[in-house]
Amino acid sequence: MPVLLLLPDGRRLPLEKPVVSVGTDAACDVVLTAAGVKPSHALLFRDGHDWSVSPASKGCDVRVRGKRVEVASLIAGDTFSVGSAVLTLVSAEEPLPHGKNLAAPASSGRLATVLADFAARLLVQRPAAELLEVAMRGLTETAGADVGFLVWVEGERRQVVCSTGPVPEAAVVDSLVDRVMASGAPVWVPEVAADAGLSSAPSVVALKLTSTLVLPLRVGSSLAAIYLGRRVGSPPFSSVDLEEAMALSSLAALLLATSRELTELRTQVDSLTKRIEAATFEGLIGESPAMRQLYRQVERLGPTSLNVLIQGETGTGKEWVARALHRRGGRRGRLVAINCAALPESLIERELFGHARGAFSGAGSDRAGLVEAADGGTLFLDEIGDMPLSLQSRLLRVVQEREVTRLGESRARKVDMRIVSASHKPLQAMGEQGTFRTDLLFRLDEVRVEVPPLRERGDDVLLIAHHVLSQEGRRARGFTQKATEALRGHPFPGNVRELVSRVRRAAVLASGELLGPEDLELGGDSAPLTPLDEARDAFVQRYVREAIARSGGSKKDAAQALGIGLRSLFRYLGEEG
Ligand SMILES: Nc1ncnc2c1ncn2[C@@H]1O[C@H](COP(=O)(O)OP(=O)(O)OP(=O)(O)O)[C@@H](O)[C@H]1O
Repeated sequence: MPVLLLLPDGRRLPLEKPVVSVGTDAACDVVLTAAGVKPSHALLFRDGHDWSVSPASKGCDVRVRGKRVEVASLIAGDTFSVGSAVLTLVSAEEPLPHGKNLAAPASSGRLATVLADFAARLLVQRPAAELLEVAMRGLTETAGADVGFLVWVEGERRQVVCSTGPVPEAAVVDSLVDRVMASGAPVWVPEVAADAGLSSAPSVVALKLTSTLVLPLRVGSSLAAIYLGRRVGSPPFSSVDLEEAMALSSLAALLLATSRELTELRTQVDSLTKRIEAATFEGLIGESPAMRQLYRQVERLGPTSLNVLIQGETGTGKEWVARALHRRGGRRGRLVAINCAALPESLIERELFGHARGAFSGAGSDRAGLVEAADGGTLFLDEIGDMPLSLQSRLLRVVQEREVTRLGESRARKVDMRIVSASHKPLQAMGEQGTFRTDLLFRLDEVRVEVPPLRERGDDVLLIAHHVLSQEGRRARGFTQKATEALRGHPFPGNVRELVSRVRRAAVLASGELLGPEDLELGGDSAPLTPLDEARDAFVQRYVREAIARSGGSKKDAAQALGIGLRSLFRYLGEEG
């Protein structure tokens, strides 16, 4: 395809030789005097039907689409820079403009001002439709066009999405638009009258045009055409107009692509927000079968007075389950919680059972303990597995007799409460080993609730991650595809607590709108490779856990679905059968 080279001073040079040299030296084919241009700076060469550009020697700065290149192919419409000079390759299929009608050459200062103004106008607009409207108006004004419209193409369908005035149907199905859509390159017709074929083009006739510029606008994988036209009384479009309009349409395309990404992100966030709403139960988030089963259990057990033992790995949300049980219980009293692992033995005793004045040094007054405070409500004993044996017998009395005696008193006080306890420790085994009282366990464990580890909850990890991110209210509002995959694949030994802190930390430290795996400190290419055996075991374990989750928590059904025995399933899980 014959092409022309547009120079910053408005000159248009046909590229006729197979190799064209560019530089400040008078011996070059294209002599350029601009900052940063060397005597022999760049070479343009024909490769079959295509053109490529490369630096003439090492150290010569040649950029295409802003990126420094060693060699890059060009198509009509491409802009590239040689030092500080910006050049454009355009199709020479259109008739050459008549020099007398050319507008004044563009100065880089004017282009910079136009670009800055245009960008400023676009940046305040967010929704894509408004952005297009503003882009079209800005382009039409800047190019001094009498007519401006944008044709959006989707398959066979063409639609004028914004225009500066009425656009007849004939203009939309026009051959000029066809040409831009087919080549992706701009079409510049300085003087319509000079081309018999074009002067009868439907758009030219319908809009009474004397000069046209039709530019491609790429947004993602979509291509649209920007149609600019001038009528009698206006000068023909010049190469400078073409150069400026191309720069503006590239900028508009970039902003549109960003706006589109943001819209997609917003849609993703909206749909996740709806999913999160539907998947929230008493502050717990999750829609996996394992969590749904847990919700049903809490709903059923809440209104009863049975003592509940909550078991689950650390950070799975046992405390939240206890609170949910209390709220669903409708008891008049409050939930009183004590963490048995956080306090030394003497303090737990005082805290739980209260004391009389003078019971120990520093006991200046009578004080009710947490057991009394929970009267009429729920007593939540977190980390019950860490309660010292000596206190377990005192607790047994409370649980069994429903009465409490303050330290330093002999009078027992009646209490009425429900006891919910939680532990990540194997209380049954501890009972057998004598480190936990089996009679107490028997009383506390009237009914058991198992909170599943996060790795058995499928996509709940994504819902919780999004929820935490939205609560942080920072710039980051979503996750990249890679981050989503990393979240899905991570085993989360610290469960929901680990997930929450990873997302919070990333939200505070990251600067973009989307968090990547590196922000979450998950995997990444720099992570060392795991030995094959370990990787295989981890995969098998994850797969088995997923099968259990998909079987609604039933290990038996999961074993059946996987075609293995129950004993093998336990072995793969690393548990005793
Ligand atoms: N399903 C859930 N949805 C949203 N957040 C959750 C969920 N489960 C737990 N969390 C959050 O995870 C964190 C840990 O929860 P929690 O303290 O209840 O875990 P735990 O099992 O009691 O831990 P530990 O055994 O260490 O005491 C909390 O910040 C809680 O808000």
